[in-house]
Amino acid sequence: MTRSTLTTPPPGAEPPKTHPDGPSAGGSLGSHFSRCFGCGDDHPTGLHIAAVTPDGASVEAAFTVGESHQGAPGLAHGGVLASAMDEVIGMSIWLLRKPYVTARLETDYLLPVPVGTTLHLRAWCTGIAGRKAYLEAEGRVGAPGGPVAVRAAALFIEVDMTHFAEHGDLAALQAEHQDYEVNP
Ligand SMILES: CCCCCCCCCCCCCC(=O)SCCNC(=O)CCNC(=O)[C@H](O)C(C)(C)COP(=O)(O)OP(=O)(O)OC[C@H]1O[C@@H](n2cnc3c(N)ncnc32)[C@H](O)[C@@H]1OP(=O)(O)O
Repeated sequence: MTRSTLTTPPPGAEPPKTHPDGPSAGGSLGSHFSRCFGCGDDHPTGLHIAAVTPDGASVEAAFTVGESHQGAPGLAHGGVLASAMDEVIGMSIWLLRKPYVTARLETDYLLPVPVGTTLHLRAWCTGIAGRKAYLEAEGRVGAPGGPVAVRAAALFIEVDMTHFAEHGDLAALQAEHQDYEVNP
């Protein structure tokens, strides 16, 4: 991975501490919002990514590139592939059960990805330093051990729930996250 210093854990970064309420090894993560472009069941042209965690710390998912995900004819759009990386990375940090947002996402495109390809995605955290989480992801063609087509490194920043309430759709947030107390 060609990653910058901004997405490389600094000396002293700690390994992530998974939350007891997160899924245990082998469990599925579910969608965080039904209309999310990355994971929402109700998004008509979204990626519909459904992830599992093999070990309680990283996530795995499969995403099949569809007609609505094209850039060049017959090939996946690079922004869509970056979205898939962002989504699985977002899912992997959600294992900590703390809200984080993407601050920086670096993506390497190694192979063209034709429509109809199933990408096997994996994401994991490489370190936590204060509010900063350092994460990586990869997408492999055809099988979990297939050739790597796309790689990403990211910096996510921890926010509190008021971030979503103040900047987003509070009613939609409350409808799907009744377990969170939001005081905008
Ligand atoms: C829905 C409810 C719950 C579910 C949640 C599940 C989510 C799943 C979602 C799945 C979808 C996937 C997820 C999505 O798609 S999330 C959607 C895309 N992301 C966003 O919309 C985020 C927009 N940005 C912001 O809101 C603010 O800029 C944030 C909150 C990130 C920071 O503003 P804030 O005012 O809070 O903090 P700060 O500015 O003091 O910065 C703090 C530190 O961070 C460093 N820094 C900041 N930016 C960068 C940068 N770009 N590169 C390098 N470093 C950066 C900064 O230098 C400082 O470092 P230091 O000086 O302390 O050393």
